[in-house]
Amino acid sequence: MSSAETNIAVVYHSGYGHTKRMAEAVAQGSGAELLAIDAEGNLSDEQWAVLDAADAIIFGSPTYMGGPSWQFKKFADASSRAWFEAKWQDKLFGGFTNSASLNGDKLNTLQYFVLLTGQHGGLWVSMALKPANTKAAKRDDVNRMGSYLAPMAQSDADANPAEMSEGDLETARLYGVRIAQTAGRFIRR
Ligand SMILES: Cc1cc2nc3c(=O)[nH]c(=O)nc-3n(C[C@H](O)[C@H](O)[C@H](O)COP(=O)(O)O)c2cc1C
Repeated sequence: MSSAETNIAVVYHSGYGHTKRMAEAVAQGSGAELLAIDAEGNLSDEQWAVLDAADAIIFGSPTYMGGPSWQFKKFADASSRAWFEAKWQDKLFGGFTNSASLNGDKLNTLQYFVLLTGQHGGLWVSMALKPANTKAAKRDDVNRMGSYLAPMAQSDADANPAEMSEGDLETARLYGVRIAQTAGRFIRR
């Protein structure tokens, strides 16, 4: 439960803890409940119920081989149960991803999240943060990855989660704030 007015859920998979840090930053900004997809690609019945009751759902996955992890895709396929009954229609949606390379085909993962949103009849929330792309830009700047759809993080392949860019994590936190603010404007009880 994010606040008295809106329920926001972050549902994510993270194989090695980097995407988990992004999920925590998004939750910090949005007040969302964190739902971790397990190593087998599963959620509990209680976690599915949280998603069904949410006003906004935020998807998170590392980019593996140019797309979401198989665990996230298993979750997405299982969301067909909600699709059959249009349970997620008209909810707000967002997402985020993390990978080792600067590009690393992260955009494909975010675009998959947008498609999944469309399949459920949901409304995607973009990022609305200007890119840090001048000569003065630094690793810890907000939106150094220059994404518009949603947050991207870049974590060096030999770095542990504690070494992630603070700018990437702040980008994720600010996106969480935006989703909470958007939910406050769009969700009417
Ligand atoms: C199976 C696999 C595939 C990967 N594919 C990509 C990729 O396509 N692009 C990329 O930049 N990094 C790729 N990586 C690196 C991960 O995205 C990176 O290590 C990321 O920080 C892992 O996030 P996690 O700790 O949340 O699992 C891959 C890693 C694995 C294990």
